Amino acid sequence: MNKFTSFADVPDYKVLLNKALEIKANPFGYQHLGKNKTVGLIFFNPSLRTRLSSIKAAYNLGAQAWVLNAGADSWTLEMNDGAVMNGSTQEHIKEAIAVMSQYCDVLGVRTFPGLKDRDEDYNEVVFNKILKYATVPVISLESATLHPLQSFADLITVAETKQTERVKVVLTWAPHVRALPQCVPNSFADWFSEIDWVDFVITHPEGYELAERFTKGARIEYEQKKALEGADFVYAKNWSSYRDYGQVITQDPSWMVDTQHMALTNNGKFIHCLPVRRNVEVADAVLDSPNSLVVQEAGNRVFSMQTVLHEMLQ
Ligand SMILES: NCCC[C@H](NC(=O)CCC(=O)O)C(=O)O
Ligand SMILES: NC(=O)OP(=O)(O)O
Repeated sequence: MNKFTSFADVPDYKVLLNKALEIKANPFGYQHLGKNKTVGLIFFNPSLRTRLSSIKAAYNLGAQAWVLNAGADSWTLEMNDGAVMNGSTQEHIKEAIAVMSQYCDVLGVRTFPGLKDRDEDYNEVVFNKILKYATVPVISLESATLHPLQSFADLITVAETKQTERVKVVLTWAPHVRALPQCVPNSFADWFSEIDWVDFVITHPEGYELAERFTKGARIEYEQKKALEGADFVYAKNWSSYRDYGQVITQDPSWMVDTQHMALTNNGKFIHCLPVRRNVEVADAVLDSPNSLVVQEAGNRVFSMQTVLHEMLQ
């Protein structure tokens, strides 16, 4: 793999998943791979899990890691080709990414969507420039449309927790106070619609339909309670509208996942990528119940990143 930006970059998810489970069981087994190697991490947006789990993943492989907060502590970057840089931008992305490629063997980049111009976001204009100018393999740490390391960690979590051969996994929209990207649900759909042992259902209010290129024909059920019936895993996440791009259409609190919602499931496990707005997206009683896997899931972010780094460094 010389890039990891979506499910399509994975040659065989079963092989990758088995490798992740093996690495989780023996996290320091490949320390030779990272010897004299450096992982560069660039963040244009905030992060807790992605930043720290990526550093930990590099260390587990015997590699070094550096982090640049491009939004805060480097020069202000110009993204447009042909720009006359007589304004506030100080360095072009072209040099910046080429130079940073000199300082690492793998580059991870986080660039959230603007949520204003759908074409710009869904054409991954910024991330594609990074892919173009990088001279080392690139890992998405969440782009404008996808968050593949999260979905891979979610897959590890479901795979290691499931009690039956087949499982029902429900992705439910949940309310929020802000307009959030569609990256996490897009990516979850991109991955989980491809897993042959998963019965995958998406539920959301009208107007929150995700891009079909990621849902890939997955079952959509507009009645949340009906969707949750018999679920083995409930994945809650807010997102803003793709149709009315970046808009908040409703904040209907009845969509908040609480114990009544979970009572409809098959003693379902609860998952969420975090950070989560308690008692807005999900009730305390669900997050604090033994069926909540959110911390285990965040722990698996180390192994999704470590497995991808393993593939790139070997
Ligand atoms: N990386 C995981 C999620 C990141 C982002 N969440 C947020 O921005 C939440 C911020 C807030 O709660 O105000 C998202 O939904 O894509
Ligand atoms: N889930 C996730 O990506 O968290 P951070 O935004 O804190 O990295």
